[in-house]
Amino acid sequence: MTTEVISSSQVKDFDYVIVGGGTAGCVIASRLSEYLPHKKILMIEAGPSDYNDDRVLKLKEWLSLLGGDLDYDYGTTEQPNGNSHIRHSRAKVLGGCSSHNTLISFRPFEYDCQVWESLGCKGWSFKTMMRLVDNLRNSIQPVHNRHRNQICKDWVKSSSTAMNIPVIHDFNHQIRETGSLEEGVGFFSVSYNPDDGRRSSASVAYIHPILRGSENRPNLTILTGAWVSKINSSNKKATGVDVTLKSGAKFTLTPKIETILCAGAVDTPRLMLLSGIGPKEQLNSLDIPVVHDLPGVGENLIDHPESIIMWELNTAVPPQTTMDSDAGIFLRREAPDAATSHRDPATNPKGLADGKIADIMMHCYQIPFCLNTARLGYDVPLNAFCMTPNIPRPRSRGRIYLTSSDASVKPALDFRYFTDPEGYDAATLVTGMKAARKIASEAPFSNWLAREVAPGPKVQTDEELSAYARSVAHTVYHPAGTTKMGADTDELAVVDEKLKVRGMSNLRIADAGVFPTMTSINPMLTVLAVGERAAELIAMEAGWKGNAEGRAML
Ligand SMILES: Cc1cc2nc3c(=O)[nH]c(=O)nc-3n(C[C@H](O)[C@H](O)[C@H](O)COP(=O)(O)OP(=O)(O)OC[C@H]3O[C@@H](n4cnc5c(N)ncnc54)[C@H](O)[C@@H]3O)c2cc1C
Repeated sequence: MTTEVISSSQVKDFDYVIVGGGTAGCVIASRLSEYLPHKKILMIEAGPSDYNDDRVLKLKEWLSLLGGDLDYDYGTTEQPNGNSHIRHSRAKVLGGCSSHNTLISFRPFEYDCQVWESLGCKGWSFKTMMRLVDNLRNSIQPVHNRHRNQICKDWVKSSSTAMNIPVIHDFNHQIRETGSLEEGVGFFSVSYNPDDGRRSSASVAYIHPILRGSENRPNLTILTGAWVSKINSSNKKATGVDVTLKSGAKFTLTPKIETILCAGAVDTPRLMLLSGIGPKEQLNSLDIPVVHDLPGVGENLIDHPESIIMWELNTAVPPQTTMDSDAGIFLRREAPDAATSHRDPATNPKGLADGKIADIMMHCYQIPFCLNTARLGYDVPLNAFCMTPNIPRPRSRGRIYLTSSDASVKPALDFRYFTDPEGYDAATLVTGMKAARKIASEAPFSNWLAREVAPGPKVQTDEELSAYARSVAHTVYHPAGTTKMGADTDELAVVDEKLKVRGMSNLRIADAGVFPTMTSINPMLTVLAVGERAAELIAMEAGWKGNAEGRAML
């Protein structure tokens, strides 16, 4: 069972305290309590439990969660080159964003792992990542036949013909076998139960078996509705956290071994900054006492920005679907190995070769996804189909920072979308928009379309397409990188390759914030793998020797 109460007699009871019962947090809580049955683990989640909560568990209802009471709903600062109106959903519920998202599931590319290793993340090889993903407990498979509707099937067929690319029947199989995806189109793999359409989120896969009693973990306590407001420390050693329960009661918890921050790429740096761990200039300017000057906290904010092109349909969309975005396409814009001539200390210091791996991705949406187009005056058709080109390896980087020492004030999220000097990010969207139009002119998909609604046929030149694409730009909801992992020599690295906060003891981070660079694909499986690896690293330090499957062969 989860609980909303603890008593003062428990404050020194736990060996490990996990802050945030989200995507990575649930994996760590489940695995640590399995690997270390004699250690006591506490996971603290700000939101409620998702157990038996169909609002959350029914995957198809994901859109209704955005902006609701289970969403932190962060804004963005003014984006001079992009869209300043983007809302960033972040889930406040057990399972975190995996209880909120579309559960599209991709293994990371080998190239992504090579870049991470080249940035000093020793031990994060493709081989290790594949082993970790192989061990995930989520139920992941390509969209089931019964959820494939005719418009999506026709879209896949027309994409293949128009772009002269293969149909891929299992994206993850291809990544596992070849290390990446080049050009191709197909139905996504999704973490869900095709029989009832319910999520296979981090909480469903890792925590629900414990909650329903099919796995016994007397050493795990899950505290929900509880907000962690401060990381305490003494002489650069983290001593625990301050927490406020749903009842308003406040406690200071002091774990015997360590604190693991899993509050996500926005809330982990927010909590660190409020606790005096971060760039000293920012802390001084807000009169927050500096506990540890760590310049990288909140820096390196990365995301997958996307744009949208929308058509009105001449008939209703057939009802079969997992969550209204069932298929996608991968394309290559740049010449083979173009990355070798783009040596960038932050994204590819060694100029590693990227071969012909995809550098444009598009989701399709079988609904009018018109949050941003409607604001600009485009109409909202009843029956619509959208393609949303995004940038797999974006070059613009932003930052998260506090504007007040008042903990209730949300941090500023400045993504600096489309600010990379070469204009790589904007150019990627333009190529994606043109590809989308090419696909739309190809039968059988073209037979479904009545007219292009946004941007509409008048928008034609690259300049016009770029201006439109950036003005309606949205997010694929993948913020990451704000407490990045990296080498000793990188002064912006916040954690080392064992996920330990630099210059402090007894404090680790395991969530999307540790990504040094963005994965080329949707990040959830990589975040789950970060959780698996964190659990192994922590348990091995406590004497765990791994298990029969060689899970901990590091
Ligand atoms: C709408 C949406 C759609 C997405 N779709 C996909 C997709 O289809 N495929 C994909 O790969 N990725 C997708 N993503 C991204 C993916 O879900 C995230 O990258 C990933 O889940 C992040 O995991 P995390 O562990 O870093 O953080 P989270 O899962 O966000 O976990 C953080 C947890 O910490 C808790 N918390 C925060 N602060 C505190 C505090 N101070 N005290 C206590 N608890 C706290 C939060 O309530 C939350 O539960 C999507 C995201 C969203 C929002």
